Formats: sequence, C-alpha cells, structure tokens
Amino acid sequence: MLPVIKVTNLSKHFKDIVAVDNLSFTVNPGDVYGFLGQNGAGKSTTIRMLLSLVKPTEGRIEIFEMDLFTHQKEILRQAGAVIEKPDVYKYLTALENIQLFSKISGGAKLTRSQLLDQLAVVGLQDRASSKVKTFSQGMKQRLGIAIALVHDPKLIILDEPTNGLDPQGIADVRNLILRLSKELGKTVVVSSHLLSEIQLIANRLLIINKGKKLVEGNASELFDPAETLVELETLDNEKAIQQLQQSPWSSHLQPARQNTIVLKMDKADIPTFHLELVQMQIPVLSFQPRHSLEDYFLQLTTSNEHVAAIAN
Ligand SMILES: Nc1ncnc2c1ncn2[C@@H]1O[C@H](COP(=O)(O)OP(=O)(O)OP(=O)(O)O)[C@@H](O)[C@H]1O
Repeated sequence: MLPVIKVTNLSKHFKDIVAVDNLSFTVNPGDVYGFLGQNGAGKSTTIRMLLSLVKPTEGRIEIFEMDLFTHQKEILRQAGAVIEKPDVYKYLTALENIQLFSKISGGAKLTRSQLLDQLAVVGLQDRASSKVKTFSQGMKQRLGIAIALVHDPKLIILDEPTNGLDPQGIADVRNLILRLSKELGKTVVVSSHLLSEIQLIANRLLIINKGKKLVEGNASELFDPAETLVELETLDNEKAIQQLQQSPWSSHLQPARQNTIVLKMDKADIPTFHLELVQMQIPVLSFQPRHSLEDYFLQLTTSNEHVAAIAN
C-alpha cells in the first residue's frame, strides 16, 4: 500500500524557534490519521507545510507519490483543508456559500442538486437556505468541511476541527470525520491537542512535542487497554535498571522519565512483575501502573527526558 502522505526529516525554523524538528511520518490511504500534540507542539506549522502555506527549512513532503515542491498544483487539486475557523460569508446562505466556493475552486461545475448533496454530507441539507449568521459554531465548521469537499478531494486535512465547539458540535464533527473515511473512502488528517478526541476517531496517530515525534502507531495497539505502563521509583534507579536489564523484564523497559523507571507490559503480568521485584530485592519507593494512554500522553508531552531519550 503506497502512502498518501510521506514526510521525511521535515523541519521548520522561525528564526531561533524550532517549530518542527526532523519529523518523519506516513499516512496511508483511508486512514483517519490523528495528529496530536499540546498547544505550540508544531501541529499547525506541519499542516501548513503540507498545504504549501509555509516553506520548510528542511525535509521532503510527498503526497500522492509526488513531491510537493514540484507538483504543488496537482497535489492541492486533490486535497481539501479546513485550518483555523473556516472563512464563510455570514450574510450568504449555506447554499450560496458552497456555490461561491465551488466556482472559485475551479473544479467541475456542480448543479444545485449536487451542491445540496454536498450539504447533506455534512448534515446541513435542512439549513441550505439559512443565512450563515444564524449558524452555531459547529454548523459553520461543518459548512467549512463541505466547502473543503466541494472539489471531491481524496485527502482532507483538518486542523483542530473541534476547537471551540460545544459537546453536540464536537460529536457532529467527529461523526462526520468517521463518515468521510468509512463511507466516502477519504483519507483524513486531523489534528487536536485532546487525546480523548483523537482516540474516538483515529486508526493511526502521531504524537509530537516541541516539534519532535514522540510516538507514531496504530491506534488499536497504542490504545490497547491490556497494555500497561508501570512507573517505578526505587532507592537506586541506576542499580535497579541494571538488575532489570539482566532479567527477563529487560525487553519491557521504556525510556526513563525524570525519577522513574518505566516498563511496558500486559496488565496480566503485573502481579508476577511485582513479586519478582521483591525476589530481586529491588528497594521500591513507588509502583504505579498507568492504564490510559491519556495519562501517558500528558506525561510524555511534559517530559523532556523522554524526548531526549527518543531522539537518541
Ligand atoms: N509565523 C511564525 N513565526 C514565529 N514563530 C511561529 C510562527 N508560527 C508558529 N510559530 C511557533 O512555532 C511553534 C509551533 O507552533 P504551532 O502553531 O505549529 O503549534 P500547534 O501545535 O499548532 O499549537 P496550537 O494548537 O496552539 O496552534 C510555537 O512555538 C509557535 O510560537
């Protein structure tokens, strides 16, 4: 399966700020690819580079197996995006807005009924003749997505699409993203600073912090509830790590965080591990299993040690 997006060693520096730092990732056809990081992590800058809105300092972006720098027009013709709040005309109706953007997009001319179908995709068919100024933020967001879809792109890129929406608006956008992927076969890249959001929609995800990749993988593996991270603090961590490295648990060791040793294991193995720590006479100060990736994500994105460990 050839990737839809292949990013290799991408970096962006704004003077002395390193917004994106040697980032590589791939998005496959049909993915809902969650792009996760806290505020300022570099998500928007990366997305802007994918859309040719910002020029990379270094690195390579291939989309649909073409180099973005040499095939910008061909690529962007097959991509749709909503970044920040969608720019819609509030004194025009939803239908007039989509008509206007359809003309601007330069794609095939769509009939009124086709445009209404596009509004139906985002659940706005009943409000086609309402002026956008009467819309909730969530409805405007969905209209923005309808506009991004008007030229029938294969790839949709959404930067924080649920930001500022109420719970109903969030659920509507989430369901829409799932439909775009499952029913219309689109590849969707969606950024968020909330793992809980991404967790519900993405089949693959990338977590970045300070412009660097922390984790990339299949959601089913990363969200596996049976997989647990055990955080361990001992009287002498260095010695404990040496002992663990010489034990059958060595393959479970993860990059250490501040004062803790981290091991990844199946939930069912925790009692045995606990017992063996005692048998190895490791003086444990604290022992904390963490079952949720969310917790791990919060730790990861605040831990410089982990970033350094991964980079090395
Ligand atoms: N045009 C710019 N000039 C200077 N610095 C910039 C510019 N754009 C982004 N940055 C910096 O790059 C870093 C990454 O910003 P970016 O907006 O990509 O992060 P983000 O993950 O999208 O965060 P948010 O969710 O808050 O938008 C930040 O430190 C930001 O201040």
